[in-house]
Amino acid sequence: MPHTLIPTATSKTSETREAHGAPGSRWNSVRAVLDAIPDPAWITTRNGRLRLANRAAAECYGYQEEEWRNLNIASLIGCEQEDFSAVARILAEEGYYYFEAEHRCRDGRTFPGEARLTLAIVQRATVCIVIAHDNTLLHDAESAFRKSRERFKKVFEYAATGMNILLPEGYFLQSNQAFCDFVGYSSEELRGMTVADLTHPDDLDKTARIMNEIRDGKHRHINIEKRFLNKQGDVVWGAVSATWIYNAQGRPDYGIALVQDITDYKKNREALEHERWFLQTVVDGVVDPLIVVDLDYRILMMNRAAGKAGQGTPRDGELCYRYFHRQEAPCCDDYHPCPLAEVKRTGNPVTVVHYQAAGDGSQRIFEVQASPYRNRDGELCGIIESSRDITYLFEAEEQLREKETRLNYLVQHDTLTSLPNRDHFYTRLRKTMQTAGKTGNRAAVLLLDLDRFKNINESLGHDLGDRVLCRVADRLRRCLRDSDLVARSGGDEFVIILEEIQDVAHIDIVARKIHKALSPLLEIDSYQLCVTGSLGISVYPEDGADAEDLMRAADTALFRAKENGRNTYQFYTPDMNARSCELLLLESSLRRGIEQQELVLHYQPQIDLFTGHVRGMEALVRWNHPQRGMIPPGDFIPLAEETGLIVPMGEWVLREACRQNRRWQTLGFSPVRITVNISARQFLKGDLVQMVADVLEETALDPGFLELEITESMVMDDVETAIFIMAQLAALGVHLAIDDFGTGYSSLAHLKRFPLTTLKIDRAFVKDLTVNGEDEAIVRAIVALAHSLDLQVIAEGIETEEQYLFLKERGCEQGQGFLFSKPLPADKIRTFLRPLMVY
Ligand SMILES: Nc1nc2c(ncn2[C@@H]2O[C@@H]3COP(=O)(O)O[C@H]4[C@@H](O)[C@H](n5cnc6c(=O)[nH]c(N)nc65)O[C@@H]4COP(=O)(O)O[C@H]3[C@H]2O)c(=O)[nH]1
Repeated sequence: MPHTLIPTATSKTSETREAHGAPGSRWNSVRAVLDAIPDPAWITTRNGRLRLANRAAAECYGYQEEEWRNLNIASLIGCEQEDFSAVARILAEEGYYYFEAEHRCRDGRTFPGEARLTLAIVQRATVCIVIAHDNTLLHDAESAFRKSRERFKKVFEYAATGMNILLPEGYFLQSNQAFCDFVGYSSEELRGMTVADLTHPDDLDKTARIMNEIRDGKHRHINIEKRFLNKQGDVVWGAVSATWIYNAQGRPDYGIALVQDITDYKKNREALEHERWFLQTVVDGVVDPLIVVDLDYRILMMNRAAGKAGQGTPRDGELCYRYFHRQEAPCCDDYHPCPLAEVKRTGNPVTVVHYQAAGDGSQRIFEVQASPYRNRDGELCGIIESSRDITYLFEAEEQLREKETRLNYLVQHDTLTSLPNRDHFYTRLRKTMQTAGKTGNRAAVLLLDLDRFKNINESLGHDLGDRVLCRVADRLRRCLRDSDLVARSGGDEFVIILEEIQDVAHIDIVARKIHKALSPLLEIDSYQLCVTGSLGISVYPEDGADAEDLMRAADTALFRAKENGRNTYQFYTPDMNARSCELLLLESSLRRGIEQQELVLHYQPQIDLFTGHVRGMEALVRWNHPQRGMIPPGDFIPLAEETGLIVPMGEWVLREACRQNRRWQTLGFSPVRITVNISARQFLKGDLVQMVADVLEETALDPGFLELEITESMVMDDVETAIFIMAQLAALGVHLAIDDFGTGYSSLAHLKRFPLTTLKIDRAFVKDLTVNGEDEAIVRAIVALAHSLDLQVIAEGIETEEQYLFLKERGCEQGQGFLFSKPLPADKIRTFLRPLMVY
């Protein structure tokens, strides 16, 4: 680029002189200097007319060399001509002027520029040196800076987050509106305050420590959540994020602290935490383990009990099967059905049972209940699962089952013999009959009653009686097949069911087998006992359509078997039924008769055959039946014996007879002995002696005026027991007579041991006494025997004079019979008590 030299014009004015003072050769050195200046530079006259321009000016403003000379500097540097006059004046006074304006180029382009104008004397001429500078870059930078500042200011000012500039000592240098709003102080007020002034007392220590550490250069950045106290004294929470700017010495210069108002967030979080705490407390309060599991088996929540049941502290996202069962896969077998899978399958709450081995090796059983856990849209997200150890329930159930089984056994079995009991028997009998009904086969019921078992019980004691029953039960069990049922139906009664009988002869065989099994002597303690039994047999379907009918038939047959002389068996036949009915009716009516006091006593005098005096009265019971009239004892005594009614009835007879005798005595009649019949059942009943003693005491009758009649067979059945009882009765002072003597088989040896006073000759011998030589011989023998044993003899059934005389002649001291009197009611028999009759 060639040097630009402005051609000068010669002028006579001072200015022209000055300008003229810059001829080409003289100015060459000046021009060289100007060109060395990187900025545009000119030499002008004091009025601004251009004389010399450097290369930079030509490049910057775009003028050609010849164009400069017509230009005034004012038009280039943005200074109007008139203004430049003012500039020229200042220049003249000051010698220097600085000027910034819009510079204009030849092509009309403008740019911000500056111009430094300096008056100088060059080549003895006063000139103005103008150096311009393009400030475009500076202007741009300044403008950018200004804008950025502006923006920052706005950001600072309008930011929703609180912003502060802090000094390391904690003073607020500058705070934005958001922070002012947060703490309630104006930025002016804050300027004199420190961080500590705004900090909640509980957070003061922590804040002070952090500020110290910042000052010590330990933290450039901090992020904390803390409580502030606002101007109103309320607690507000702020999340503080501060960055510290360090100075050249490496010390914190100032800090920029952003404070986010998290009061609401904190409150929400606190509420949420409280809610969570509440929820956790509630679930922890559940004693059973409770967990929430998502669809991937991850545990979302659990209570304390579940924590105890699992393996230590669960990790985040812990899998339920791993935590609770130490498995690597979800539960799936019958011992561990998967509740989640079940809920997924059914979509409903489910209950499954888990079997688990406990630490001690025992097996525990858990009931697991799982409900679907759904989101707000109702989609399944997992399950809520609770489990309960129900081992104890199973154990209790097991125990209950065992108890029930035991109870069922007890309910169905006889405690003494362990044989099935009556209820069990009936249940089985009904089943048997049903089966027999279907198959067309027969079934049989065998009712076994032990003969005279009562004697054993009452004479040898109940303990021994029980042992006999057990041994009999054993024998029966052993002699019967497993398919047959043998039960104890009560007392000394056993009952046997035979099933599926194709041939009735088979029943016969079994009945014999039973008798055979019972026949060997039973050895118990020192006793050898002969136990026999009578069997009544009924057959299905012939003898009864239902169990009760069949039993009734067997019972009837048993009765007949006993009547037939015991130790035998009897099949039921239909004709037995009529008699059974009759007996049944009689029994209930007799029972009622005893209650209604329909029994009466008649008395028959017993006469001293030698003196004719009444020596005694025999009390004979009658039943004054409201419809049937006076019923003789022969028609109801056997039934009373069989049903046991004889016991209360006999007691009544004894009491009434004693009372009557005592009444006669108190009425002044000469005392006589009263004879009362004692039945076999009464005799063997354990309390006979006590009962007699009580009645005597009650009626105040002297025992010497009471005679008890027992039959020959009663004492001969069990001699030892009889002697024992008789001895006790005799000890009371009561007389004892053997009734119907001669009909049984009394041995002399036994008779000698009985504490008797009287033998009574049976009516049957008296009847034909005078015509039958055999009877005569018997009577004679009885009288002789009695006398040899020092016993009195009385003959009954004396109807004729011949009989009376005959007996008297044969030495029989006493007698009774129709010849003297029939049995009469008490009021009528009194006549016998007055004058003594002599024949
Ligand atoms: N043909 C005839 N009979 C005569 C004559 N003299 C008396 N008799 C009857 O002979 C029976 C005598 O009583 P028993 O041999 O002890 O025989 C009694 C006795 O074994 C029993 N009995 C009566 N009352 C009672 C009682 O209170 N308790 C008990 N256990 N048995 C009684 O009933 C049986 C029958 O009693 P009864 O019918 O009262 O019959 C009485 C009586 O009426 C006579 O000259 N000719």
